[in-house]
Amino acid sequence: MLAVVTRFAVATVVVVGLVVLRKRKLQRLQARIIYHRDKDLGRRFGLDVGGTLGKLVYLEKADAATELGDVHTFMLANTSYSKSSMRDADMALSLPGGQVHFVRFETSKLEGVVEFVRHRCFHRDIRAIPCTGGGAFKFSKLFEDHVGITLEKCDELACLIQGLGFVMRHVPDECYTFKNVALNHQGMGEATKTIVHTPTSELYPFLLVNIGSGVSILKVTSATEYSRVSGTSLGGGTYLGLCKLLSKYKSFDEAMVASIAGDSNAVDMTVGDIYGGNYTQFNLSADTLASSFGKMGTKYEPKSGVKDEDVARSLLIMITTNIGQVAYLSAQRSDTQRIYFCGNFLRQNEIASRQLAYAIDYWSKSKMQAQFFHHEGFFGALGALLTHNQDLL
Ligand SMILES: Nc1ncnc2c1ncn2[C@@H]1O[C@H](COP(=O)(O)OP(=O)(O)O)[C@@H](O)[C@H]1O
Ligand SMILES: CC(C)(COP(=O)(O)O)[C@@H](O)C(=O)NCCC(=O)O
Repeated sequence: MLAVVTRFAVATVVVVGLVVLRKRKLQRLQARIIYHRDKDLGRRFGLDVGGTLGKLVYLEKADAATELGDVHTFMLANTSYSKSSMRDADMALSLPGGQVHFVRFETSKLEGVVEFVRHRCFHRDIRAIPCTGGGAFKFSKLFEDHVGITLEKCDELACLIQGLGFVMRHVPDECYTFKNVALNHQGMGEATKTIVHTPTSELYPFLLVNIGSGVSILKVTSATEYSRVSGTSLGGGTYLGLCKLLSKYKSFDEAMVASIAGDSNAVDMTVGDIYGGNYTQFNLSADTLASSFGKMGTKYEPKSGVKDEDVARSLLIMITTNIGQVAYLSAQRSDTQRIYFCGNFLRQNEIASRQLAYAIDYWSKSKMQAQFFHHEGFFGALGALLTHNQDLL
């Protein structure tokens, strides 16, 4: 009898124990789901991983600033861990729903960034991140395997348009142009940088030229309608690649500084070099660029008397002049008067934007205008962020 009672008691304890344990496990599971739902920080990010640069934007909500404390730490640590110039603190946007921050890193360092996220365990709060650009495809396995984060693929041109529209609506002084484009072919002159406000009723259609590693050219007909009308493989990647190949400069920022001091006439052939003066019959003045790098072809020892900064300047003018001409021809073909230029090639690159403004004015005989943006390189990442933050729209 005692044995039966004992067995019954033990069985009861075991069953009750199992029920309690199961309940606790369920509670833990529920808590975990709620924790993740509340702390799914991935929805606060937008990522754009291109051929050369990764762009990350993140939203710091006004009502939940503390929750993002870790992520702020990550951003600060991560940006100093790559390069100080990668942080665009001054570009942060203050919106009614919170602050949007911008960070840039080299795509070649992406594995390091993933390792950093894993090391610091930030991935525990992030299940998925909306991501655009080729890297959304190329690196999705890397993110899954190393940190269990899913990259939600978003189309890069759709994100570009979405981000561009957002900035045009919410940032009053975002667009600028150069008035009185009295430049010469070297991008020198007195043209004044001027903020432009275009009413939405006059905005469409326009041409959007995105100068990233390569160049995509879109005709935009409304806030959501666009088509890709052209492209060229001679873009920002070409400039950076040739600079690294032909000069001592190892980074875009170094090349930018050097190109300010450089003299492209040491390298390029002008109409004057060929004609000894103007080519009056076709209204080509002596200082018109006739052949980029042309002088180098005529020298036995091309590098003698040429400085690295001249090479950097000449490359900049060569790439920009070509993009300007392709953009002009595309605008003509697409029947658009205004051409917007974006992409990180134009980041802190006033020589290039002035040169583009000049090229569009020159080719169109002042009928078309080039415009630029202060957040030129972040539209794709912003568009990705907006996929989960429609309330910001
Ligand atoms: N810090 C930088 N490092 C490398 N390239 C830069 C940097 N800043 C600007 N660039 C320029 O921006 C280009 C990449 O532009 P981006 O719009 O980010 O294109 P992608 O999405 O193809 O990477 C580079 O090819 C280079 O010309
Ligand atoms: C393939 C790309 C859309 C990728 O975008 P990116 O990373 O260069 O910003 C772009 O490089 C491009 O449009 N290249 C030119 C391709 C063409 O000849 O049309």
